[in-house]
Amino acid sequence: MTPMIEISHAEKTFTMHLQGGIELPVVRGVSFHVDAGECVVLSGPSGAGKSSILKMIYGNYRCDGGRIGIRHQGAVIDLARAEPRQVLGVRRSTIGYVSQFLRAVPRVPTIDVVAEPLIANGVAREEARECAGRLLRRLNIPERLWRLPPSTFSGGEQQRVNIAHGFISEYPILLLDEPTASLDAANRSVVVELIEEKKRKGVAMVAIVHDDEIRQLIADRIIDVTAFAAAA
Ligand SMILES: Nc1ncnc2c1ncn2[C@@H]1O[C@H](COP(=O)(O)OP(=O)(O)OP(=O)(O)O)[C@@H](O)[C@H]1O
Repeated sequence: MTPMIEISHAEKTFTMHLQGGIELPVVRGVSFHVDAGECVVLSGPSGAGKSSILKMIYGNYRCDGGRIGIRHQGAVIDLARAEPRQVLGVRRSTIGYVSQFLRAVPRVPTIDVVAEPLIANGVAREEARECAGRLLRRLNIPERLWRLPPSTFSGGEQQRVNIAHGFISEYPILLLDEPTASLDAANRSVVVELIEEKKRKGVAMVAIVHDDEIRQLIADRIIDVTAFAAAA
């Protein structure tokens, strides 16, 4: 079976143009794969390059070398060399990114913020809202808040709205950047359950999680990114 993600010898160096072109090599020789239904957790100390690798897989950071093979609509596309238009196509239907922070359009009610990815994929508004409501309920967002925009919500509430928004879609690949960072124990368990459900549906996931307990619960494999340290 072709992996959903297959990375080989990917590397990234940041060039600081405003600091006289100083080069900051971050990672080199990044090689791993992720199968359908598997969650791979990236570990390593702060600054080791975990977020950079996630952003390379999402096409935010362009690789300076190597290959990032993504299974997309029945074919494999190399995101390290893809055109911006192809990267957008992959984001539309194949890769979802759940970051720690909610970036919602101002004044849109929470229920619509969460329902939006389904509506964008052609699901009828009412059905999408029902699905959004089920997720918000599971994530313990009180129903009285659903009609309000999430901009004034607490950090943990916003993160849960963000998780609902990220998990509602049917993407075959999900990238999770600290999805449980500011959640209490009950809501962390809900996120663990949501990840388990995605695995059963064959979704391939790459996650960054600092909490050891959560990491042990969700990881099928742990990859220590210090192995990919790029010496200056
Ligand atoms: N856009 C950027 N421009 C310049 N340097 C960057 C950029 N993004 C990341 N870096 C540098 O790359 C290194 C790795 O950062 P990265 O955020 O990937 O680490 P991390 O392992 O995710 O850390 P943390 O656990 O603290 O989030 C750091 O030294 C950081 O300063």
